[in-house]
Amino acid sequence: MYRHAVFFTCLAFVPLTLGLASVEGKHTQHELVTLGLTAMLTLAQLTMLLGGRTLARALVSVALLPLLLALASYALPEYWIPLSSWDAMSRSLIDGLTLEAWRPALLATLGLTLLAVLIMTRTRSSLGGPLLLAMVVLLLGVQVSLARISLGAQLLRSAGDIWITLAMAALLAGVSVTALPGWRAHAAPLRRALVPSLALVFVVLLLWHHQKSVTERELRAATEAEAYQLGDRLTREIQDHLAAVERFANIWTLLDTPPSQAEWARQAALYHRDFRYLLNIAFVDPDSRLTRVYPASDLNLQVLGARLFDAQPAGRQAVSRALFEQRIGRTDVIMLLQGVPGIIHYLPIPLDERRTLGAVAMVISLPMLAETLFNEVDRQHTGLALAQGDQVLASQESQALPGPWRHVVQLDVTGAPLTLSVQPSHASLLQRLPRHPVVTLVTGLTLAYLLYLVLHGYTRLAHQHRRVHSTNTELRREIRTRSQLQEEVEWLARHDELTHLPNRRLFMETLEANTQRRPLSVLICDVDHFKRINDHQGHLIGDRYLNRLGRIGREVIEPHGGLFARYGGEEFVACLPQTDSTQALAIAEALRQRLEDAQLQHHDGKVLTASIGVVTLVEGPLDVAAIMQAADDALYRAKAEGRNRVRVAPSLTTIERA
Ligand SMILES: Nc1nc2c(ncn2[C@@H]2O[C@H](COP(=O)(O)OP(=O)(O)OP(=O)(O)O)[C@@H](O)[C@H]2O)c(=O)[nH]1
Repeated sequence: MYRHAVFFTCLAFVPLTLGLASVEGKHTQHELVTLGLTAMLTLAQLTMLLGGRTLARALVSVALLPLLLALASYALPEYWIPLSSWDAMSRSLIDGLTLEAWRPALLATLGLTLLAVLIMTRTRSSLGGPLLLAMVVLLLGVQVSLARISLGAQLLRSAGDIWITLAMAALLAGVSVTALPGWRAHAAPLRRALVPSLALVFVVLLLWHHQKSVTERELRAATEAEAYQLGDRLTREIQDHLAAVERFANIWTLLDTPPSQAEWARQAALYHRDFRYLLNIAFVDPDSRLTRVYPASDLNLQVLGARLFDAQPAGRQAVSRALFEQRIGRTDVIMLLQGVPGIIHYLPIPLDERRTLGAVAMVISLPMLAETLFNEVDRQHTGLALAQGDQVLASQESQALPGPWRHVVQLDVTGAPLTLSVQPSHASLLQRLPRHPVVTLVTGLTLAYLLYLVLHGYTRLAHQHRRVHSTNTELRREIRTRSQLQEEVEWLARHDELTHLPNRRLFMETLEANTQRRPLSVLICDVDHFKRINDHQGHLIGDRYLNRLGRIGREVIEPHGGLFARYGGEEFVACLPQTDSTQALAIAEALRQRLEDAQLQHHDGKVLTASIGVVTLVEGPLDVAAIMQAADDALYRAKAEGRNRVRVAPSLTTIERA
């Protein structure tokens, strides 16, 4: 497993090297930075695998710094920290480099940040390892699919270079190979935390993609509308000007003679000053000779006196139209006499229906028109190009990185098919791009991570709780069993298992407990010829008879406040406190009789009987051995005198008498 991890991690250096070799061109610093950061994380993982945790953490921390800065620049709103401030900060830190130039693509930034955290936390599942891994995989997937769709149309670079994606994938494989066996051991609880968090990540990615598309579309539409507005305004202005020059031409119809230079200059000045793109307003006589021109700049004065039919063949048709057909004539884009491209409108000044006094020439210089347009927009951030068909007449590149969109609008320079292409710079568009899709993405992924931590913590707690609970139950059961056993042991220590009567021990304890209660009588009862029962009817019957005797004994003795116990074998004893010998004798007789009445039979039909010895201690200290010996003696006598009888111990009756 370890060798696999090292292999995959080292494999990441292959796409990294290939990526480095393929980087070329102007705006590639961000690719270099991304490759560098990926290489740093790869090194960190390798160092971590080789046991150098401190060095690995240091490498990850160094990589995290630019990643977090990039992430903040993506997510923080423009009004809070404007792009220009980020740029200024970046320039001061990295030798004049703008933010956009070095900042890795959004998804690459996010993926690398998550990878860094994954390496830093050593893929521990309690710190979100499985989710971090799954999120990086998803981000890589989105990165690949976005790269396939189209990168050019994206304002915000979402996806990274394919080499970076491959390097990240190899690094990810290295990380997961070490972590997967550990995670598999806790698959069920991990799944419980992972599935809802991943579902949230999915929703967040979908939401982000939707918001991103909508905001970029809106921004694109807004900049497009601005471009159209610019074109419209200029078109309207040119048309207004043409209308004004028509009025200007009408003034001269009142004259019979061509206007003087002074008069021409005075009137033309009123029209010319508002329209900067007009090269001049000139008077053309019926022979197409330029006789008056305003403004009287050196350039214009050079062409004064030129005969247009000869000097400007490209405009001959337009000027003839005005001079001979008394209709407005317009040239295509032609090279003007002043040496610049332009368009000329000729407006006739009729004398009567057939004759013309001349024509007014309104000369639009295209460089000046372009200059007017270029003045309308921020030259720093917008690239402009004025074109006729495919031919670019004038252009101005923005100084910043151009944006991905170019809007082409038609300029109606009174019929001339000019187009104006407007291309806002990348930075100016970014300034206006709403940040909420990125905020959604970053916040959503953070929330998913927190959700995982909460669910994982909860699952672990629940698991521990269940274990504690089951241990408790087991413990309680064990305690119950043990206390039952204890009770049983205690009971068995003082009772006879067969008859459930108190045994000799309990009998002795009871006897000793009655030291003060006098008179105290003791009975010893022994079954007669019990051996025969066992021999002829078996031990089972013997046991049953002993049991029966036990029950009879209790029924007889206990109502007198006494204790009936099994002394051993087929011998039973009774202790009767506060019972004198007469009462004891009567009780013993009753016991004997009850047994006889029970009709427990021997194999030959004879009734089972018992002999009983009785002793009563009237007063004096209790000598257990003596009293038991006396009772035993009495029993012996009962046996000796023919069995099935009660005999009272003589010695203790003597004490009673005394
Ligand atoms: N079935 C059964 N027999 C027992 C138990 N305890 C003792 N015995 C039997 O009781 C018999 C006692 O026999 P002995 O001491 O010879 O006395 P006996 O046969 O009763 O004759 P006497 O006492 O002289 O009348 C023995 O055979 C024991 O095996 C018991 O718990 N169950």
